[in-house]
Order: sequence, then C-alpha cells, then structure tokens
Amino acid sequence: MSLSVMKGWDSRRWEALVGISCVALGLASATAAALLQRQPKGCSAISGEGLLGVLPKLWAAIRKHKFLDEVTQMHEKEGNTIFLQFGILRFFVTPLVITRDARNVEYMLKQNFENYPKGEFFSLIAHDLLGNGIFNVDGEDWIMQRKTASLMFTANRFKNHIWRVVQKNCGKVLDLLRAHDGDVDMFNILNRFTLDSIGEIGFGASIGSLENAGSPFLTSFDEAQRSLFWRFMFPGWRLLRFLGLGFERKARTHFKTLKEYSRQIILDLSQNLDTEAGDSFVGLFMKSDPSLSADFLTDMVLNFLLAGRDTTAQAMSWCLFLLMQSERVQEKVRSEISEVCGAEGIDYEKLNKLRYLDATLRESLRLYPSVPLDAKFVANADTLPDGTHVPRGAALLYMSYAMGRSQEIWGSDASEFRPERWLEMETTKSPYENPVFHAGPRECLGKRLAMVEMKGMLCALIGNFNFRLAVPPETILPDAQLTIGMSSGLRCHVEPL
Ligand code: HEM
Repeated sequence: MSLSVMKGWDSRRWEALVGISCVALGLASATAAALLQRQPKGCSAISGEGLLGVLPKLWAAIRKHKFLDEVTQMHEKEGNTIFLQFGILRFFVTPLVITRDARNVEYMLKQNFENYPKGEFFSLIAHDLLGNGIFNVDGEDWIMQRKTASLMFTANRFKNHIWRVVQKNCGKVLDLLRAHDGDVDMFNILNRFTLDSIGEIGFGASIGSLENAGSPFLTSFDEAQRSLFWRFMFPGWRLLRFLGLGFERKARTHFKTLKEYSRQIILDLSQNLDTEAGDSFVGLFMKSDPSLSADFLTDMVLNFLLAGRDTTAQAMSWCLFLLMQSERVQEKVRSEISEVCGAEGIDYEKLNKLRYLDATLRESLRLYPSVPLDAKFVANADTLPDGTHVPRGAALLYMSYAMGRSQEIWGSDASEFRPERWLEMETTKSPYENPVFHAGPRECLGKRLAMVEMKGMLCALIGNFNFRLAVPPETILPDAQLTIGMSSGLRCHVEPL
C-alpha cells in the first residue's frame, strides 16, 4: 500500500485497522500462552537438532533397533525424567514425558491412579487392534472386564486345566526339537507355544500353530503391533491412515485379517459354551453376560492374545538368549532342575521349589522387560513427586527397560546378568522400582500364568537340551513393537543331553 493511498484514509478506517490488529495480537498471544502452558516443566527437555527436534534421532534409532538403548542413554545423560521435544511440531502434538523415577511410577500407577488413565492418547492409537478390550479402556468398562477376568485365575484352575495345557504344549515343543535337524529359531517356536497355550486357556481354541507354523495370522499380528508402535513415534499417523500411505498402507489389511480370525474364534466358542471351552477366559465373559456383542468379544480375543502370547514368549526367548551367553548360569539352572525334579520329572507342586530358575527369569525380565515402555494420559495438570509439572493432555510414560538398567536402583553391576542378586536381596524391590508386570490396580492379571508357563517350558528345555547361540549375540536385536520382540529371531544349536 503506497503512502499516498494511506493519506486518503479517514479516521474510521484507521480505527478499524488498529482494532483488527489488536484483536489479532491478543488472539496470537493468548494462543501462544495456551500452547506454552501445554509444555511440561521441571524436567530435562531433549530438544534434538533441526526442525523436528528429537524425532529424526528416534526414527533412526528405531530403524537400527536401538530405540530402547537410545532413550536409556538420554536418561543416563539428562536425568530420570525427560521431555521429548518435537521441534516445530511441539505445539501441535501430544507432549511426551518419560520417567524412570520409581517415586513417579508409584504416584502415577497407585497414589494418583485416577489422574493417569490410558486415555485418548493410547486408546486412539491402539483402537484398530485392541478396540474396547481391557488394555484399551478405563473407568466402568475396565472395572467390569477386570472383575470377570480375575475369576479365571483360581488355584483350582491352575492346578488342573492350566497346568495340563502347559504340560501338553511343552511336550509338543520337545517333540519338535527332537525331530529337528540343524539350527532352530527358538523365538519362533516359543511364540507358537504361547499362542497355542493362550488359545486353549483364553478361549478354548485349538490354534495348532505348533503343528502348522505358516499361519497368516502370525504375520499379521506382528505387523499390526509394529504399526501401533510407529503411531507413537509418528505424530501425523492419522493422515497416513486416511491416505493409506507409509506404514499405514499395509496396516489396514493386517487389522482386517486379525478381526476376521478372532470373529471366527468367537463363532466357534459360542457353539461350544457347554464344553470345557466355556470355562476359558472369553467363555466366562460370554456366560456372564449373554448380551455382549460379537465386536466386543472379538476385541477381547485380540487383547488376550496380545497379553498372553508375545509377552511370555519374548520373556522366555530373552532368558534363553542370556543363558546361552552364560554357561555357568545354564548349568546351575540345569542342576537345580535335576535336583528338584529327579527321575519323575516336573509337576505343578515342584514349580515353587525351582528358586534359582525363578531368580533367573526375574533377572532376565529386569534386563528385557516384555513391556519396555508403558503410556498413560494426564487427565489434569499435575506435579510429580520429583517436581516435574505435567500439563493436562500430555502422555506420561514409565520406562521399565531404563529402570532395569539403572545403577541407582540395582547398584553398580546393573548391566550384569546375575540371577544370584534375587536370592541375596534382604528386601525385594517394590513393583514400582521393578514394574515389569506393571503395578497398582492395573497390575498384570496374567503374572502367575506367565510364571507357570515360563517355568514349565524352561524346565523342559534346559532339563533335556543344551543350548548354544548359532549366530553372534550382537545380531540378536530387539524389535520396535509395543512389546520387546526379536526382529532377528533366535537361531540356536540344540543338543540333546
Ligand atoms: C512375562 C509375561 C508378561 C509380562 C511381562 C506382562 C506385563 C504386563 C504389563 C506391563 C501390563 C500393563 C500393560 C498396560 O498398562 O497396558 C500387563 C497387563 C495385563 N496383562 Fe500381562 N504380562 C505378561 C503376561 C501375561 C499373560 C500370560 C496374561 C494372560 C492373559 C496377561 C494378562 C494381562 C492383562 C489382562 C492385563 C491388563 C490388566 C488391566 O489393565 O487391568 N499378561 N501385563
């Protein structure tokens, strides 16, 4: 606009221009103030370099299978609570705070539980896979599911039904290994073991993956989880999903395969409710409320598959990985098994006597917690015990992986695999210092089932075979999923004893 034109303006035009500018300025500063209020304070901000802040560094780490170590190093350098900054995106995406301070973990999981639900951050990301299942809901919906699911874990069911299924599937794994020639991928076999076990215990289904490994369901299950993990790390995922691009391109097909498979399980189960299948996890839900919709029951199947298959198979695989690098510990586990089980073999009562095996499993879960990072939503702005201010709507994550490697919690030998530490401890660590099974009101419901499956299987494996890694240990890499898989599998030499 030239000066001569402006000279022709009357005072009303000037007033309007000044008025509009003031409103615009006011709006801009109010928006900036509101956006600034959304930023966490009182913890270390990891700003990274460049326009997208720390995001490119995290993406690169995920591609190199180093994501968990990268974030653990950030904790080592910057402190127990960190705020990941995403450069120019930071005013538009959910602020992400990660803590490994046990006081904060106890506060968010127990003392101020109501303020830290799963919330929309997690449930939006996971809805395509988990729907309205127990992992993905809060409030009344969660209480109802938790109550009914708890009925599943009675002492009687463990002793009879659950232990029988575990034993039968352990036998199938031993047969597979005896018949096998050459190296085997134990990660693959252990996933098939836990899948068949949770199929039978959870919804009375004979999945039969130990007999037939090539199921499209298995691939889709892994791929679907990988997509969910990327959603956490890629703020524009909803646009990608809408356009069907990038990692979202194939995700749609995988989610569909899983839903169809689970729906078929529900259909079969509904026709067999008066058999033993009716006492399975999902069978109990169907009997407790016959009006439950097929969609809801399908969600339940996928939730229990996620809970029951991956976590436990991964925990056993990492345990085996560590045992193969410590001949001493493998031998010690074996001699305890032979002492406790003798010639008659294992039974349910003997499981509790395998104290060194128990310590070995806890030690490997410390170093490789199946759920390495767990996210909650901040319902109302709050200040954590370490002084961090978390704004309403932020995501607050606790990182079991970094906690398990923290010298502050475990001492100077934190990085060492030493099961003896569990037998030497005068007081065991609280579940908030070692939240591998979560803690507080939402503590893992399947903890006991997992320990029974893992002890039964490892007892069978170590008691009958010697295991050696068939590849260099540095080629075994953690996978970027919601749980801590092995992208490379676990190739082993297996020698009968
Ligand atoms: C080594 C094995 C396992 C580990 C490390 C583990 C760990 C966990 C963790 C960290 C959570 C909290 C997840 C979250 O906040 O979303 C959880 C929840 C849960 N787990 Fe496990 N889990 C294991 C095995 C199992 C098994 C075998 C089952 C059996 C079905 C199971 C059933 C559940 C259920 C139902 C929940 C949800 C509890 C709730 O929200 O109230 N878990 N588990």
